[in-house]
Amino acid sequence: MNTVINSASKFHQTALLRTGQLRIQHAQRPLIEALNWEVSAGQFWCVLGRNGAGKTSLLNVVAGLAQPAGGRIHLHGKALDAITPHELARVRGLLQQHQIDTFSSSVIDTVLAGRFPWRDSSSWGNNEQDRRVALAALAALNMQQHAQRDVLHLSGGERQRVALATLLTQAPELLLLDEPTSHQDIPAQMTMMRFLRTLAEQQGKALIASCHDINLAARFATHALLLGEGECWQGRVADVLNVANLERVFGSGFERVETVQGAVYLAR
Ligand SMILES: Nc1ncnc2c1ncn2[C@@H]1O[C@H](COP(=O)(O)OP(=O)(O)OP(=O)(O)O)[C@@H](O)[C@H]1O
Repeated sequence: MNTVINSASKFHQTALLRTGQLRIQHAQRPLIEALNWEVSAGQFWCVLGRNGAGKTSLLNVVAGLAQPAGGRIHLHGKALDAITPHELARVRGLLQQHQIDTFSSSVIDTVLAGRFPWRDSSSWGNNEQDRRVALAALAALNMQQHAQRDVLHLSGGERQRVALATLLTQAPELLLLDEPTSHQDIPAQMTMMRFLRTLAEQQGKALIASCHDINLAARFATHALLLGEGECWQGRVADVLNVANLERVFGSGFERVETVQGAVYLAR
């Protein structure tokens, strides 16, 4: 089943990302089948599903870093495989689940790497405008005071925020985020999700984040894609996240509790 309940964005009527009959599989095991999906500017999608459901695989395929088993992916109406890597880097960016650093680098130099798609010469990293963009990204994530530190010495949560600052510095229209809150403590998770929502609502970015926290998704995302076994549900969060769908996807009981912050879902 592939239930579509999309709402128009206030930013663009046409989809930034469109998939048609998208199929993803690994070693003959189908993960996603016949996914018809549209993501527009101003939308913040959370992708939810059990471990191994295919969330990371989907992000990698949409990013153009892995091949689908079938179907079509278009960005701004153009087939993904017809877009040059340079052009692609200006349209979409990926925050990976894990950051692996193998040598020392300052935080500011690491974040400046995000400017690479926008530079046309070997002066990369020396431009004052680039530094301003990188420092603003660090400030947005409350990391500006760490600009001169070595990335090898950061905590997991700090390193994840530096990676997001690098993505903000890259400034793509579509941000693909693989578990962006996985290393954040509870207050930092709230700050992060609120910030991501702001990117969609106020800057017109399109965001797709894989997420294990149903309640963070329910509270901050505008849309959800729920990946089940051979079926998925998609649409506005309020239409997709409900006890029946969650029980079907996760295979355990859920209770919906109304709070002043909205509905929360408790696993039983
Ligand atoms: N390169 C690969 N080769 C073979 N199988 C793979 C490969 N990458 C992922 N898989 C398998 O595909 C399935 C989906 O993996 P994926 O990482 O996309 O799931 P996920 O939903 O992101 O999981 P999690 O919630 O645990 O992060 C898993 O069973 C995984 O073992």
